[in-house]
Amino acid sequence: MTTDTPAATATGGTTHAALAAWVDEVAALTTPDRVQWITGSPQEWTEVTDKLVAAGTFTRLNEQTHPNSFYAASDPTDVARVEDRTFICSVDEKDCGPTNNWMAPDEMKAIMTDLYRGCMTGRTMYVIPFVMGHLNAEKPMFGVEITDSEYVVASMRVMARCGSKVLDRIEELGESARYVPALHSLGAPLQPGEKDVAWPCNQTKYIVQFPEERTIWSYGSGYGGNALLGKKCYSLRIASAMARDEGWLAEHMLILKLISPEQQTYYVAAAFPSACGKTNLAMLEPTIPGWRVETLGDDIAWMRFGDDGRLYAVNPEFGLFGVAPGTNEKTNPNAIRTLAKGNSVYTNVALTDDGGVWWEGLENEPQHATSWKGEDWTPDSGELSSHPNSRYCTPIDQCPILADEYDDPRGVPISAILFGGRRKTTVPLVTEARDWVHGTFMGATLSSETTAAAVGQVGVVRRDPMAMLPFIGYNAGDYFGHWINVGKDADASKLPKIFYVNWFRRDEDGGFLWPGFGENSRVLKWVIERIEGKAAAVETPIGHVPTPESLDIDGLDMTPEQVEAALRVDPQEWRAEIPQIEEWFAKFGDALPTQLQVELDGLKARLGD
Ligand SMILES: Nc1nc2c(ncn2[C@@H]2O[C@H](COP(=O)(O)OP(=O)(O)OP(=O)(O)O)[C@@H](O)[C@H]2O)c(=O)[nH]1
Ligand SMILES: O=C([O-])CC(=O)C(=O)O
Ligand SMILES: [Mn+2]
Repeated sequence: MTTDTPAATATGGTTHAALAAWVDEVAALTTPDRVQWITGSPQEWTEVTDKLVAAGTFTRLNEQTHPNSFYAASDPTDVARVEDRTFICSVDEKDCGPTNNWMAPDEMKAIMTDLYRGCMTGRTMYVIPFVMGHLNAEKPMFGVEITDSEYVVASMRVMARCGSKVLDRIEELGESARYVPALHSLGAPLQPGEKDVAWPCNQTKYIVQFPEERTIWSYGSGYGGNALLGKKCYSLRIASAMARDEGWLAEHMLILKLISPEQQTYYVAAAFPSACGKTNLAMLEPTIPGWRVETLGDDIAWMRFGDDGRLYAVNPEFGLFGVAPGTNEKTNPNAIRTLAKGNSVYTNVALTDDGGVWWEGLENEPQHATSWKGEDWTPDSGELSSHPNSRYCTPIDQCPILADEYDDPRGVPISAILFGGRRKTTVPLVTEARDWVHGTFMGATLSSETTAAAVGQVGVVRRDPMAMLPFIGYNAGDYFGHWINVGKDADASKLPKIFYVNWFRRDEDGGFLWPGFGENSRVLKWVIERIEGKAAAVETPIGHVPTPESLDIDGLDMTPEQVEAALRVDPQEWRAEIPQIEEWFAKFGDALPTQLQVELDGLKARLGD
């Protein structure tokens, strides 16, 4: 529905009074030229993508090779999440905790209200009703994103269930519908006669969560987690605060289904930091005979206890927003097959001369292409053709190995949780936690080298608890306490077993010790055999690691010495971790659960001096 004046939106857009009032209030503040409610119709997709093509934001790709797919290049300053511009504006600073940026809600609102004033002048304001998770969930998790970006509209339509069906349900439920208002603006008003740029944005950026109000305000960026507000802002930062209050978990985890040669089915969730392998593991093609993987989710898992006492996970998203570089027929054939069906948006990869896309690591390197910066690129350019955080955005239901249970609002019962990071040294291929509290300790002390998924230095080791450092919407010490409580209140025999993995350990020459990708199925097999009590393990100071014989290395191109090096627990290296963990824990003061201090003391004692 399109209305010409902001004042007409309430009656024109929705019968839901509170929602209409909010939309009107935002329109009055931001003064767009027009307001449009997103319906989710196919015609609307055509209109929005045509508009993006006309504006130069999108380039339509070759219809034969990339049907209904588009290329976009962002402003070079707007390429990733901006963690230093991301705020948790809790009422009380202590509820934000030491790992997030904080500002008092009133102060932040005053600053941002000034920025929002008139910020949509010359643009269309879109109202996107969406639901994270299933529309027919017991308590649907609605959101409404207001945005002045067509790129965001197109991407949200891929990434979340959006449009009239959702709005109808919100209206049916009336005032009892819970929705997260999520306001987004590029911060790039257009004065009359002013020509637009291909990627409007603002050098001033704010990505703000108000956890008590369950509200999101974002300004200045058009990219990824900064702008697609159903993803990180809602499904992790706001949802983690909801989960704390309601006794569930909102986590940065993939969900996969593993089927053994005996046709036993297991569901596994895994938390790795951004650009550390979730999408790849979620779509894995096992190299070991007889095992199969199906995909349920590649980035976010919401986990709640079922009536049977088991922890059930759903993927709240509807699309995949995957890292392009490194994706190819060998590393992730299922991603390539998903993309081959079209209906995708590629951002900051290279555009080939035949209207296709290319990125570092993809097969068939072109002799010439246009780089993400819009420059001529050849294999000898000495520059990357694609930004390291370039992404594809594609519907999850195109994934050829999508599990049927993906569409089940009850989710799937999780047998194992993996935590993992990117560590060149120290952390072995796989370690099993002794119990839930020890697993929580592993998660709370998880470390990883930073990647291009966030603006800032790459390759620096930092603690990234549960791969949630940039996504915990409250005090991380309290978040650890919440994890402990989840385990304490549960039947221990029904809880998922927790493991710590590292695909990224290096040898002396700097090469990866472990081949990764499809070969990670060998680790999944060991995990399942541990759950079934079939596989052997050695007890080490940090937990249980596989005996060399218990890991299936049949047909693997590795020497026994290399396998041993991948599995090694070096007390010297671990002793060097201790001061870093102590420094990390010291940040939390009283908020650190005593159980984690006890775990750390135990680890120190086992490592000796
Ligand atoms: N060496 C090695 N690299 C891997 C492995 N799995 C993934 N990668 C690479 O790591 C990068 C990121 O992988 P993804 O699977 O997209 O990471 P992600 O965790 O889904 O990232 P986000 O979408 O940012 O949350 C890609 O360049 C992959 O090729 C692995 O097992 N071994
Ligand atoms: O949110 C984004 O921009 C992409 C993503 O999945 C992550 O960084 O974990
Ligand atoms: Mn992610």
